[in-house]
Amino acid sequence: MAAKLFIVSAPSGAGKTTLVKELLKRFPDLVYSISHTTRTPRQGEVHGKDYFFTDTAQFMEMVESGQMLEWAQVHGNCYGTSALFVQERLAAGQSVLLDIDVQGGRQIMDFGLDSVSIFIMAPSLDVLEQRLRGRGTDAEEVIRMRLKNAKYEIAQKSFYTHVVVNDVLDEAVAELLAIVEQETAN
Ligand SMILES: Nc1ncnc2c1ncn2[C@@H]1O[C@H](COP(=O)(O)OP(=O)(O)OP(=O)(O)O)[C@@H](O)[C@H]1O
Ligand SMILES: Nc1nc2c(ncn2[C@@H]2O[C@H](COP(=O)(O)O)[C@@H](O)[C@H]2O)c(=O)[nH]1
Repeated sequence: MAAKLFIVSAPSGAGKTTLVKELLKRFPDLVYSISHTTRTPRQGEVHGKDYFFTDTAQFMEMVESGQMLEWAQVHGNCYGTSALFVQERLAAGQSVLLDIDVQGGRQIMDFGLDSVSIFIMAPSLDVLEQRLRGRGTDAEEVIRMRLKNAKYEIAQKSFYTHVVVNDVLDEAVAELLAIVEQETAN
């Protein structure tokens, strides 16, 4: 099996986290890269499992000392991927999944790193809004900012190798799994 670096991006609320969790259950050999973020934890989020929650000074120290493979400011907070974590897993022959925004995705593509990129879409902007509101985790101004940013993010989808529309959850999971199985098979 070939070790691959997967980039999964989506506008906020498209269902990327939900899909990735289901994918990891079905393809446990895939290693999820836990990002660092300056965002405050949502209810139920666990440090070291969902994210490494950090303050801005610690985050910028990691950036300035070259520890981030990529990083970006997203919806008003900083998010970044540990270079060491990704390099060690790939060197050990494991495939790694990065759940990152389009700016980080473009950085990795622009470095020329070999990767498979997947963009997740909601069926429409109305459904995206319903999902963000239905999740009930974000304040009104946060939802508005995420919906505003969604238009720019969706405009970046042509840079991605695969586009998956997350309408019926089971079908989208199956599509994602098929991509990962096919890409790691050779
Ligand atoms: N196919 C689907 N049909 C209906 N609801 C869905 C579907 N996929 C996800 N959801 C719901 O939509 C909401 C947003 O999903 P999720 O949190 O996975 O989005 P996300 O893309 O990871 O967002 P963010 O980037 O903000 O973390 C959740 O309440 C989730 O349960
Ligand atoms: N460029 C990066 N983007 C990241 C990283 N980890 C997560 N993200 C993206 O941020 C937004 C918002 O996430 P949320 O958990 O606050 O809803 C989403 O698009 C994530 O994919 C990262 O390391 N680098």
